Amino acid sequence: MGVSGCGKSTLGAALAAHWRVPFYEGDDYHPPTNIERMQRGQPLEDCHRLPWLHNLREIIQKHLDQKSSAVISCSGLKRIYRELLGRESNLWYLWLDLPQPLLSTRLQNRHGHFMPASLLHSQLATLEAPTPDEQFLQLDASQPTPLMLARIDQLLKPVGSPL
Ligand SMILES: Nc1ncnc2c1ncn2[C@@H]1O[C@H](COP(=O)(O)OP(=O)(O)OP(=O)(O)O)[C@@H](O)[C@H]1O
Ligand SMILES: O=C(O)[C@H](O)[C@@H](O)[C@H](O)[C@H](O)CO
Repeated sequence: MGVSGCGKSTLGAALAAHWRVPFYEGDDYHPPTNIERMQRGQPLEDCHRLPWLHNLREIIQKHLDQKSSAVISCSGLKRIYRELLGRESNLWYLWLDLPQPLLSTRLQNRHGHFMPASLLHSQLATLEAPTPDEQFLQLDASQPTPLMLARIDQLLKPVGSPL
């Protein structure tokens, strides 16, 4: 979880490969109208995010039912969104925390992505940081991916893994 540009897709794909579990890129589960809206530079509102979060909850439910692990990238900006996604004891939120100047630089340097850098302000305004009653790990997203993987490995391992 985290705002646009914090590195969810990059870390998510790397973690899933490291753990040899499926990776679900959250952006692939948006209704097309959501992508078009963001492309136009309009932030999503709750009503736009709800069907998207519902799609992602279905994936989470499938893995909970199967007792199998997966990595999913999703901004999860508000507490209510994370409640919709789930609060199960074996569901962890990895919050990629990065200061605004670094986020801006990353978004400006990223090419070929539908999300315009102009939406960063609304992303940061919408973000509700996880609180201690939520099950999350805060990561310093300025770190190189391997360092974050090592930090995650200290705390978590995929279901059924000998790691
Ligand atoms: N740990 C890192 N160190 C340096 N650059 C990174 C790191 N992680 C990601 N990046 C770069 O930052 C940019 C944003 O990363 P990424 O697309 O993974 O973010 P995101 O959170 O998935 O964004 P969005 O929510 O908009 O899809 C990319 O250009 C990526 O290469
Ligand atoms: O507003 C949001 O909740 C997020 O921006 C997501 O909808 C996007 O999918 C992502 O951050 C862009 O890749």
